[in-house]
Amino acid sequence: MTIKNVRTQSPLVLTYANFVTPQFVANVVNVIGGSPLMSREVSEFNDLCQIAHAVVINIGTLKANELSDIVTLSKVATNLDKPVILDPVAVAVPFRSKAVQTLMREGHVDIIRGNAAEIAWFADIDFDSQGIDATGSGDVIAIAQLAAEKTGAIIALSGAKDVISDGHQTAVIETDVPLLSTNVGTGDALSSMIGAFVAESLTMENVTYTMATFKLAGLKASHQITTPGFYSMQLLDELAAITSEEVATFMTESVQYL
Ligand SMILES: Nc1ncnc2c1ncn2[C@@H]1O[C@H](COP(=O)(O)OP(=O)(O)OP(=O)(O)O)[C@@H](O)[C@H]1O
Ligand SMILES: Cc1ncsc1CCO
Ligand SMILES: [Mg+2]
Repeated sequence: MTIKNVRTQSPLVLTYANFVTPQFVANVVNVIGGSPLMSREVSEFNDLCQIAHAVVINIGTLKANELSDIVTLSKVATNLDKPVILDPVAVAVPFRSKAVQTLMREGHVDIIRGNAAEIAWFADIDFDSQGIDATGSGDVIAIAQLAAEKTGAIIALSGAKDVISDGHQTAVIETDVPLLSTNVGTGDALSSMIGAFVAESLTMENVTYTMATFKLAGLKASHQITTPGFYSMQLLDELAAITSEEVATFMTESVQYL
């Protein structure tokens, strides 16, 4: 849905967050017009999924004894017809690889948002990474398309080039804003922001719209601030101020459909 609709409907995004970035993630969902809520308590997942409009699972700081909780969360959400977004932080590291394999096998995921190295893992393509960061290079369009085919999920690959694919349709946003990668948690925030925009309907268009909105806010912030600290604040302010009209114009100019 458009940013105007997010602001009027204020969808509740339930995030199973990591313990590094939840404050920034909650603020991004909040300033864009959604309603953030974080929980890691399995006994309340049923109640929370009833009131949530989308569920985001971030494995950034997952522990082994929490794996069954995220599987449960994905199943409860799916049974209630709520979209599930996975942020597969550093998924190439073995404990995380196994956790995500279990989640995909025993639970359900509709959208996967990750950087190029994380998405390459789903495509079974080698791509250099260092922990949470993608450090290599490769054909990100082919990686996103293959990951979508292999997982059946909508893929949102982020980076200098954002690629969104459901395996049939692919959209590319090529707008370089290096400052966007200077703050830890922009990716986590983007994943939860996707939740707000797919609350009404789970479509590739809505995922593309979110990626474009975040990128445009990041671009506008980079015109105001050039250092990482204040940049993250400016990004929140740009997200709070951005209009449907600006996003529509940016999408016409900057989103390529393959
Ligand atoms: N070089 C870049 N140029 C333009 N935009 C970028 C660049 N790198 C990242 N981005 C943007 O930053 C946002 C976060 O994507 P990124 O790929 O950095 O996520 P991430 O690696 O999961 O981040 P984190 O784990 O720190 O939260 C996206 O909107 C993406 O488009
Ligand atoms: C730095 C870091 N470590 C685990 S999660 C996280 C935040 C980026 O996702
Ligand atoms: Mg990340």
